[in-house]
Amino acid sequence: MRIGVIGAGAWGTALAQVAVQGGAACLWAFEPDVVRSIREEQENTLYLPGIPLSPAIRVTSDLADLAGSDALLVVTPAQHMRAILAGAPVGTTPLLLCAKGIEAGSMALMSEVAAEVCPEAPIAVLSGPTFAGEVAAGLPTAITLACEDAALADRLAERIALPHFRPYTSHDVIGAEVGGAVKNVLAIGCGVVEGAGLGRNARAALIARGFAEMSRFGRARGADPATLAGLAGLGDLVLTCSSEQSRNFTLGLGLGRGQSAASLLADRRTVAEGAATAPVLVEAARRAGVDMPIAQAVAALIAGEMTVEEAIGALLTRPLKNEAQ
Ligand SMILES: NC(=O)c1ccc[n+]([C@@H]2O[C@H](COP(=O)([O-])OP(=O)(O)OC[C@H]3O[C@@H](n4cnc5c(N)ncnc54)[C@H](O)[C@@H]3O)[C@@H](O)[C@H]2O)c1
Ligand SMILES: O=P(O)(O)OC[C@H](O)CO
Repeated sequence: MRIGVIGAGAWGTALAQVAVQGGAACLWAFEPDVVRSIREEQENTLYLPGIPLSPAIRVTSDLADLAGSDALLVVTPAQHMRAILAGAPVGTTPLLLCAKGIEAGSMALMSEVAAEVCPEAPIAVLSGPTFAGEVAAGLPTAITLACEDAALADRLAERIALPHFRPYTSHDVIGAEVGGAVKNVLAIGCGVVEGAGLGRNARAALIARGFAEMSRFGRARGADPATLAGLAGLGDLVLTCSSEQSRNFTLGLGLGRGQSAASLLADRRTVAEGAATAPVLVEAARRAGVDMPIAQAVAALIAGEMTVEEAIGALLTRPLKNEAQ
């Protein structure tokens, strides 16, 4: 199976490194500098510095070079996915969506965007606790591969599996997507807790109550609760809420230390998906009648509508209630 990878940020590059170990892999990069550095130095110096890449990875700046792929891994940031897919040679080629976010404006999950732009393509989702640098360095990793077509899920999982990279198949595309999109927003909140010095109890409370928000939103979108309790939900939430390797967590860390979102996001090359997803998630939750106070606080901090003290105060003064609600 020839694999095309769309997007050569840290995660697309790591996935090309995985895919090339099981067959041909061609990686499309948005920036010519990335194409040059991978071709000439076998390293993505912009997005995944310090990791030697396999010379067998073909790299291109022309999406047309991905024609004839047997599957396409789509790894552009969520807010660029629609535009990039529209220019890609997709047709009936299966798409394995790897971005974690909700599209601004449409409030669509990535599978909904892909279904609109590429109506003939079968769709699968790859999501879970996976820092790109660790995957590319060959450290053990497990991930959810979700697809309604179980036979396609099995084929894709077999194609990308390695002894240190274990995909677990699932039927639940929506659950895998909700987990990945919501955990990024919550990771910003955990970074705030850390940056503001609120302690480990507060961080554990945010993870647990954040998971309750993720579960409520997932239920409203039709997710299987088992998916959210697995790698793509709780697994990724725990990873991203506990490490400065996370761009979302470090964004929150800066907010918690009193820096403004505008200054933290200005001129940033790497993506912190939770910043774009937070306001969309809050609006989607409001329309669905789902209570998401932590996500609301994160969105307000990013918009500069609340200080850290106000956000914390708002969360701590909510009426007492039953934990199951
Ligand atoms: N990095 C990780 O560890 C990791 C792991 C799992 C999932 N993801 C998800 O993968 C997706 C990609 O993240 P990443 O970490 O590879 O990105 P990155 O932060 O390493 O790189 C930024 C990416 O944005 C692209 N980009 C910038 N401007 C663009 C434009 N105008 N049009 C199209 N592309 C543009 C760049 O080419 C690059 O691919 C995100 O949704 C992220 O949540 C990342
Ligand atoms: O660096 P982050 O916060 O985008 O997290 C990366 C991955 O999503 C972790 O699974």
